[in-house]
Amino acid sequence: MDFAYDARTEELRERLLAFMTEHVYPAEQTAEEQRAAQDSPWSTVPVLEELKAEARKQGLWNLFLPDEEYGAGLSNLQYAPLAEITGRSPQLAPTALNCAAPDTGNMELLAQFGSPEQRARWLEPLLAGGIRSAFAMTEPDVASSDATNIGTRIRREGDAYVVTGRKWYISGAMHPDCAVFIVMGKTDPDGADVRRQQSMVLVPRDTPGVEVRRAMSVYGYEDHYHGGHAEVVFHDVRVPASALVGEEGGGFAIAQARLGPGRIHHCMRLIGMAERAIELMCRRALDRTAFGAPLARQGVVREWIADARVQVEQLRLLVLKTAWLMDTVGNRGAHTEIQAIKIATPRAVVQILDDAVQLHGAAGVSQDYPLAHLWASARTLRLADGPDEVHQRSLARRELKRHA
Ligand SMILES: Cc1cc2nc3c(=O)[nH]c(=O)nc-3n(C[C@H](O)[C@H](O)[C@H](O)COP(=O)(O)OP(=O)(O)OC[C@H]3O[C@@H](n4cnc5c(N)ncnc54)[C@H](O)[C@@H]3O)c2cc1C
Repeated sequence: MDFAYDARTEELRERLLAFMTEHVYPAEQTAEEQRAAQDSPWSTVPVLEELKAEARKQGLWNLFLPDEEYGAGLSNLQYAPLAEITGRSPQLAPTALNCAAPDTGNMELLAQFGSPEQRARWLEPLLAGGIRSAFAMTEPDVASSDATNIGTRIRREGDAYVVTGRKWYISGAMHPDCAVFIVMGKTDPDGADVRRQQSMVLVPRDTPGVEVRRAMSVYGYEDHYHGGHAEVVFHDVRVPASALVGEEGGGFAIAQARLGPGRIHHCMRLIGMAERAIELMCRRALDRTAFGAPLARQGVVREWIADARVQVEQLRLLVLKTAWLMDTVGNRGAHTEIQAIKIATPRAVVQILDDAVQLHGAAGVSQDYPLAHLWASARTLRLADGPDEVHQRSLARRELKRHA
């Protein structure tokens, strides 16, 4: 077993680390100031557009996309360590590199399942970073972690589909550049096979009947840089039949395929967040003195730091193994590991961030440090892309089968 990154990954890591130091970290404060000075919190901040231009110039662009024709052609194993680095500044870095969710999953989906016409209209501008997109599956009225519950209807009427339903927590939908929704709904609600009832259609945001109703908050944060998480209502929205992605009844399978690489990206970014938290913890522990000694001398502080390091090393190995399995035996072969990283990583990183907040005292929950916002983001990943319990259920079912 070789634990070293290959030469291409190493080279990209070095360039990306330099980009973070020279451009991204210094832009964090500027971005906040620019956003505060704007009329709408959803407007794009100029410094982020500058970061995008610089990343593109440096060839640090679309690194997530394994497709050689459209993306950088990196394997999951090669991209994973780069996603980790972007996680150190999750508000800016993923977008700066055109590697932010939900666009990454949507681009993968279009590259894999889109028709040539759909790819020309939506994938190409997404790859160029000119537009954003959203993926609309979750509904407030049903337990949406079970996709068979989805209530949105997609009815065929002549050469059109008519979409009717209400979605929420649709990431990116508040972004002024969000031009298209990939909407999951039922084309065959009474079909015998509950996994063939769903389909996906592409709905341009400016189609009559699309209502982006409100921004949902996440522990009070609205995630302005990422276009927030919106409630979106589709009032009998009519799109041409050519807006169907893949085939009728294929929505469930496409949704499954979309989530695999995204989970690696989320987990590696979480590990990047944890690394940043450890760095902040160590600096704070060395800098501050209480009751006659630096905090770094306190046993409990050392325990937090040591536990964090142990967790991060374990998690990184597990996520990299999962990425390697996805590259070598595919999503299905990596099923157990994909579930495992999605269960283990957010939980552990939430704890690390919580300890880091504690060590910082009031500063930890304040807007002057990134820790509170990082904590809120990490905590939501115990829900988003499927709650822990659903992954545990599915992993345990497979494990039990092996021994039945
Ligand atoms: C920040 C954020 C961003 C999101 N972005 C998007 C997006 O872009 N697009 C989108 O479509 N959705 C998005 N979501 C929604 C997310 O995917 C759903 O919240 C998630 O799938 C859970 O669905 P639900 O909220 O309907 O919870 P429910 O399905 O109602 O589940 C609630 C709880 O029930 C329990 N539960 C459910 N099933 C089981 C089970 N089998 N065994 C044991 N317990 C169970 C779990 O504890 C679970 O947390 C986002 C959510 C958040 C918080």
